[in-house]
Amino acid sequence: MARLASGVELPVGRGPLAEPGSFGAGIVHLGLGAFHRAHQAVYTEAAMACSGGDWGTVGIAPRSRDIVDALTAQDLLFSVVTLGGSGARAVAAFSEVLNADADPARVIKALADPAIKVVTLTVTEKAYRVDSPIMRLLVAGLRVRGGAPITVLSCDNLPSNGSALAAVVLGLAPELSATVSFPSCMVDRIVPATNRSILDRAATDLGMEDLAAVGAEPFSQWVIEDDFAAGRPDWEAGGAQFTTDVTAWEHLKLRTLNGVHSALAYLGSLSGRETIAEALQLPGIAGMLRRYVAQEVAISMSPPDGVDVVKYGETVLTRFANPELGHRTAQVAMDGTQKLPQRLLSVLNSVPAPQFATLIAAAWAQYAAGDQPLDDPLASRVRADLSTEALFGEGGVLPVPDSERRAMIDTWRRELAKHGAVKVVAAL
Ligand SMILES: NC(=O)c1ccc[n+]([C@@H]2O[C@H](COP(=O)([O-])OP(=O)(O)OC[C@H]3O[C@@H](n4cnc5c(N)ncnc54)[C@H](O)[C@@H]3O)[C@@H](O)[C@H]2O)c1
Ligand SMILES: O=P(O)(O)OC[C@@H](O)[C@@H](O)[C@H](O)[C@H](O)CO
Repeated sequence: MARLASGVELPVGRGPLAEPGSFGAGIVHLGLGAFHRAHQAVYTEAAMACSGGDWGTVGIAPRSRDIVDALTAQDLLFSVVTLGGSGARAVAAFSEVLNADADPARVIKALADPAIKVVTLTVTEKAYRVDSPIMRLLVAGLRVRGGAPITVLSCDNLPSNGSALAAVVLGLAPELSATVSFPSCMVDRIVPATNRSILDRAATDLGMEDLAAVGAEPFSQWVIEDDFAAGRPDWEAGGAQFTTDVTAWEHLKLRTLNGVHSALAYLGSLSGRETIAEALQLPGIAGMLRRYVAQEVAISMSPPDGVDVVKYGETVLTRFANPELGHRTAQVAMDGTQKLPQRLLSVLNSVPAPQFATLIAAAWAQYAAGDQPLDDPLASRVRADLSTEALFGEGGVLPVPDSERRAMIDTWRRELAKHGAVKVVAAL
């Protein structure tokens, strides 16, 4: 791939593709999924191209061997296909890739290497627990460093993701607080799971097959708290923004973009829509989501300086309408119990009489009660008792303490069950 990739058209201002092995490792990334390859890897490549530095990434796949085998077979190179934009772009950011299940000792060795200055993570919301094997492996590696400073940067869709990660890591190893920093960051780029069509487009653009290709929207954003214990890549070169406090950006993105995404996923699934873009075509839904953002999301937070939440919501709807994304409602719908607290309950439990947030919660509950498999770590608990009281009451998986709001959810559930989501949304 290194040879053939030189023929691939590169974005304006981008230099030639780096030769594999031309940079040393400075980052370990845990979670070698689609998002890392289309987001952080692209920023890191830009940083090295612009400012140099040994910031190659040791990519760790916690479970799957497939991505490790695919990258190894093609000189650790892969491509990002811009969906709804220019074609495939080859990326050189990895210096090594490993499978954690197969080789935990090598992962610990990589984490302990003093040349490694930053660990990044995209391991999904559900992995942020002290009993999670990947967290235990991270802590085992950090312990062997013998006090060499390092930054551990969560890039998962969690509020205060740095603090959430610190709580897990320091819960297992409090002594690491002296040497490890945990900045929070807001990450944004829509990266659907790779499918045959993305692989075909990559193959056409590259002139060869790329089994590690990912597809992503043209938009990309990364806002990071500048608290790095041992230096960092020049990620500004790729367009990253640095700040002292990312909270307002996280709230904006998680409640607006991700909240609306989940609304489309559940109402779309209940209406038989396969993709987010198709769900957005449902009569009345775009108007309903605009009112949700203006009347409920916007009043639940203080946005970053200079950002208008309603205008931000408009850009989100435009991005979701991109027909080339093919982002499946089922993918966005998974792990609802892990995602909805930060995306939805933060709004539902804080604003007065939340008409739309309660409808979205009801759509999740009806989806959970559906016939399809429920891809959620708490699926058996959810399905053991699907009543509104069990799901949203005290001790429920998605607590809504106010009984009036639970009653609103229950009313919406009955409406959805009686009329179906298409009619309920159209009548709003
Ligand atoms: N895809 C996007 O559009 C997007 C955008 C912004 C943020 N994110 C964040 O990135 C995360 C990953 O998204 P993705 O698109 O790469 O998904 P993916 O399915 O392609 O990859 C998920 C990665 O997480 C690992 N993983 C899953 N469950 C785990 C567990 N319990 N313990 C350890 N590792 C686990 C998998 O092995 C894989 O490496 C999301 O959950 C989200 O927090 C994704
Ligand atoms: O990646 P998840 O599973 O946390 O959530 C699914 C989508 O809402 C999410 O990936 C968005 O596409 C992304 O957050 C956009 O930046």
